[in-house]
Amino acid sequence: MGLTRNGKKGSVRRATSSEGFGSASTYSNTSSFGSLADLGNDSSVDDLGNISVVVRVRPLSEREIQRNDDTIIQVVSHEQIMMRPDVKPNGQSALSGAQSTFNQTLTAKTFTFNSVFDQTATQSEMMDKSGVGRVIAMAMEGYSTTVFCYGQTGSGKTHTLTGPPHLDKPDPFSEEHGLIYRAFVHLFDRLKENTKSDCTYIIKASFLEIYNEKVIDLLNLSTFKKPLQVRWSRASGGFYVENLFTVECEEFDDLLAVLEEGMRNRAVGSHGMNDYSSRSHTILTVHVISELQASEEGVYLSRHGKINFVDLAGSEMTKKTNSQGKTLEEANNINKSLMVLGYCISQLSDPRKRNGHIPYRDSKLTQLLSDSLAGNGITLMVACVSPARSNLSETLNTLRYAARAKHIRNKPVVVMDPREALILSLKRAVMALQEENVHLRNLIDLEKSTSQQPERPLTSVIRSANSEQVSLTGAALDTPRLSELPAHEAHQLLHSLLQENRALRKENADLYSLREALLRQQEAVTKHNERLIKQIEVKNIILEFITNKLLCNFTDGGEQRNDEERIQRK
Ligand SMILES: Nc1ncnc2c1ncn2[C@@H]1O[C@H](COP(=O)(O)OP(=O)(O)OP(=O)(O)O)[C@@H](O)[C@H]1O
Repeated sequence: MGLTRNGKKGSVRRATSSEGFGSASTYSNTSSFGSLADLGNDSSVDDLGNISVVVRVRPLSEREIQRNDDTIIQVVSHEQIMMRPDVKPNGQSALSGAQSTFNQTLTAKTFTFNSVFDQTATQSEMMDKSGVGRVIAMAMEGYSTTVFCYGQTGSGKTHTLTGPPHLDKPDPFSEEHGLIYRAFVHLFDRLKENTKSDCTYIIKASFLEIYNEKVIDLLNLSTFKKPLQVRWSRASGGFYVENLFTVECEEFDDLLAVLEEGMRNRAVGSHGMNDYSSRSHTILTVHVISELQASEEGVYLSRHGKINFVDLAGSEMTKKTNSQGKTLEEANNINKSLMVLGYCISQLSDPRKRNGHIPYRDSKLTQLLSDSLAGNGITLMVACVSPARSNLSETLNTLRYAARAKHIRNKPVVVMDPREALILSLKRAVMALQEENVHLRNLIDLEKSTSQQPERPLTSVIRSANSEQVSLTGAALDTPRLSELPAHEAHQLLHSLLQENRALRKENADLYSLREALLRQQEAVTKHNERLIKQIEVKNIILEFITNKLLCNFTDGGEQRNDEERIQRK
């Protein structure tokens, strides 16, 4: 690819492997708090669903340290996080003297997630333990996947996804690279491992932002003036962005160029809580299209997986961020779209409401995330929080949303329409062949019984083959919908059907030749019979002639004897 904009090629550099990304070290827990007994519990341990939720706690910022802000977050285990606003660093109770209305906010709370990362977690630990590897593997299998970062402004979302702001000209071996860069490295490593298989992959990427409810293509500057439209596709049953520029990426560098170009063009501003605050939501989509040769006859299966990397703008209390003018308008739009997102998440997490109306259309963000939240995808939510007491209510809100998101249940499917169609057509062909097979065998049995010929070796061979053959199709027809089958099972089914189809075709061809042979034999026997009948007829005629002759002779002889007797008597 040559990604160009304004005649310039995107700045690219090469990183061929995951060198420099060391293996993860162990988690560490800060245990500056007292006993864990008698704590409120907002969520329970849940089985790993299609939406997994991890939490990352960033370190206290310079501003927070200067303000003497204290830490109210404790990572209890790899899966549990606890808020202890009721205890001050000196061990005193924060409740003493506090107004009773605040007491509820000040009680300790524990939350359980798929993973929890404390302030010391490195970028490489995030990559290795958050589940991004699973997301990439699923995208390569053909699933639609999403990694999105959620949290208040300044909580570390952009840091987690792309790294710190000064990583504009990234060193390929920097420890500070975020999940996106590491995911690219991981993806290309996996693709290289796959070069020996029959599967070929095509990688494409697009990068958009939602700024003040307008969709802008970060790889196409003209859309800054003329934003893109979000449309509903009846065919795919989801929302899509019309005319979004999608770049084919043959190499790692091409994908990196897309990331760098988009990061340069996205809206960033400064406010009281973050010097490099994202003023828009961004969605970087990596499409992983795979083609697998399914049969020697040149049948190809294509699967369309994708990974959406979503960097949400952070919710902000405009009083705290001192937002004014343009920044205030941005903050209002950000808060509004996040409110709609929060509402959709809470509806979807409630089993009584998830099948009702979900207001995706109330914001561009929820329209474009609808598939990740409730559709057929697999989603990893990274909730980012600040450990500071001054951000108590924002952190509590984030953890509550994250806990709700964990209860959402969706149904992942491989996007494989052409394959499904192929499987169905193969099943139909197998059924037709089986019917033909039964019909042929009946015909042969009939012919055999009429010709009364001894069973020939070919018949017995086919007989034994038939009795040993197990029909896969019959079983397959009873299976649940193909779309519900895991990819590898669908693959197996397809291969079995192809095999069974080939075996049936061969068997039917053998049956046809056997039938031909039997017909020929029958014809020969009939001809032979006809010849015999003719011979018998000829012999009958001769016999009749001889008999007549004999009779005549006998009659003539009798008359002669009578005459002689008469003469003798005379
Ligand atoms: N885990 C971390 N380790 C070190 N520094 C961090 C970490 N997380 C965030 N930071 C720093 O905190 C600051 C704010 O982080 P970042 O810009 O990623 O927040 P954000 O959630 O994306 O904010 P916004 O919503 O305003 O865009 C940055 O300077 C970032 O480098």
